[in-house]
Formats: sequence, C-alpha cells, structure tokens
Amino acid sequence: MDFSRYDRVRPLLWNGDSLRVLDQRVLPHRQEYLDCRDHAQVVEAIKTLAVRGAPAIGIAGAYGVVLAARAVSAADGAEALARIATPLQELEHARPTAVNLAWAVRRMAAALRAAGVDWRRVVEAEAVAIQAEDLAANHAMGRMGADCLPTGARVLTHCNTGSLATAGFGTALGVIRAGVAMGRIAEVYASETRPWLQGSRLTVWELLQDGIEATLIVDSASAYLMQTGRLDAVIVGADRICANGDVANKIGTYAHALAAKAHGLKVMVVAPSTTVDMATAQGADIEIEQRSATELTHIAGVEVGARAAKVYNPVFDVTPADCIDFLVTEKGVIERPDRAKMTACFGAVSSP
Ligand SMILES: CSC[C@H]1O[C@H](OP(=O)(O)O)[C@H](O)[C@@H]1O
Repeated sequence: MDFSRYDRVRPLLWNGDSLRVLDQRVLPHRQEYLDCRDHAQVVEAIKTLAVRGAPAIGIAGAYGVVLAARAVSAADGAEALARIATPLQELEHARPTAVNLAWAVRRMAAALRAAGVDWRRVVEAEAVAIQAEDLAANHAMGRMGADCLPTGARVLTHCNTGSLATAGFGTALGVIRAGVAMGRIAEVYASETRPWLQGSRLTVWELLQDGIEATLIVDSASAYLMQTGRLDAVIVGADRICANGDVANKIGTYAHALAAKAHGLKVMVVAPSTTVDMATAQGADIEIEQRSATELTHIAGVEVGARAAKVYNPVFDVTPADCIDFLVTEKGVIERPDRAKMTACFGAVSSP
C-alpha cells in the first residue's frame, strides 16, 4: 500500500554541509528552520526540543557527529574519532532517556573508527543510512501494527510519534496513518500531552496535514473515555524498551496504560529496534529526564498558574511489560512482551 500521501513532513534535512531542523518549539503556528552548522548547534537543538522524539534525536545526533568530524583534520577515521571525543560526549548526553541518541552516536563512532582515508565520505554515508533505515522501519511497523487492530478501531495516541519525531511517517502515528489508509481505524483521539503539548501542537497538526481528523482530549480524560466505551486501544511510542519489555515513554503513558488494562483495552507500543536497550534490565534502571519548572508553569511564555513553591517535572514514565499487549518493531510484533520474548527477538545485549 502506498503511504506517500502521509509522508510529507520532514523534520530533518541534511544538505551536505548543515542540518536543517524544523523548529518544533514554534509549531503549529509558525514553520521555522534552524541551520545547524556545527555539533554544538545540534546539541542545543536537541536540548531545547527544537528537534525531539527518540528516533529523530538519534538521527540529529548522527549528523552532529558528521559536523564534529568535519571540523578536524585527520589521516583516517580513527584519528578523527580521537579528536572528537568531547563532541561525542556532548551529543550522546544531550538528553538521557531515549536510547536512540546514544545508540546513534556509538554507531557513528564505530563507523568512523573503522574508516580509512575516505572517512569523511564514510561518516556522512552512515548518518544518511541511519535516517533511511528509520523511515523504512516506520513503513514496515505501520502495516504490522495496523494488522493487529480490529476493523473500526477507535484509538488514543499520546505525545507525538509522527514524522516530526522520526525520519518520517512515524511510529505509533505511522500505525495510525496505515490503519486509516487500510480502513482499520475509524476514530483517532490525541491527548494534549502536558506540559509540552506534543499532542495538541504536533500530533493534531500532523494529522491535519494528512486530512485525518483527530479529537483532542486532556490527558486526564482517557480513563473516562474508556469507562464510557469510546475507545478500543491505546497506541504509543517509546523512548527506551528494556530487556524485560518495560517501556519508558512520555509522562502520562503509564496512566493511559493502567486505565486501558482496567477496562480491557489493548495497549500497543510502536518503536524501531533502535529504541530497544537489552543492556538495561528493567524500567527502574532508566534515567527519567527532569525538565525545567517553566515548561510546566508557562504556556507560550505566559505564566498560567499561581507561582508554586516547588515544581516536579519528570517528562517520561515507565510502563511495565505486563501492561503491554503488542510491542511492534520492524522485526515483528511481540504479543505480551517479556524477557524471554525480548531476548529471542533482539538477542542478549544490543550492539552499541
Ligand atoms: C517516536 S517518538 C518517541 C517518543 O519521544 C517523545 O519524547 P519527547 O517529545 O520528549 O522527545 C515521546 O516520548 C514519544 O513517544
């Protein structure tokens, strides 16, 4: 099936000299681009969420390595790698929770280490390959995930897992795009995803570009929709999937999953294998990113609540594997993921 009509938004464009980033901080009301010409600008774009979404920050990190390598002189890749140790650290640690960033930086470092005199070409080709592989994975996951849904499914998605969060098409939103195209999905609900509003600002905007109608809800309304029979499934992305099947994802995911479990709805997690981290045993071992208080106390720069004495702003949570019915990656669908099934599919410990 041709999904090209759903494949028009591209958050990251490499033009051979710089990385052009669609600035997600100002969407949907403005479409502005940042031109990242060195690795420090890529680090800043990731830290400020100008580019966000687990696969997308991995891809941006990969091009950040290209920009860092191009700034040094070296006879071969190993020498170039030795000269960019600090930029690699800065890129890898720009955000802690999504494993895709560390995975991409380490894959780029491995490619550079093995490269000879043509290391400049090799390192750029590796980043281009990472981006292309992600897009292909999203198309494959879209079909596989949609095939798991009943015809006429009414689904809820959380945060933004679309083209803006990936190389294109999306993970969970890719399943929704495919499900709509295949006639499996009848209705889409998007939770606004406080505090950064990835749902109301990005997911609703993306679906509007496709002509797919979404119904926006506040995050805390999901249990009520389930209780009143309005939903059949929850479809979300992931930032890190552990060896036992636990999933770190946007804050609020766990609450949706608990409500779904209580009401007998299906929970589907959709993520490329670059989000799987077999070296992390369980969800409790994942570093959960805390972000600034102003991301919670302000909207579009306007202070919206009373000035709180303290603010706690974790931006991810962990959904245990026993709340998940379908784990969809490009390697296939795992029903009711557990350690044994994860190991059978991904091996004992993932490569860097
Ligand atoms: C396919 S995107 C995966 C994941 O990334 C998002 O987090 P953020 O917007 O903070 O980068 C969210 O958790 C998505 O589900």
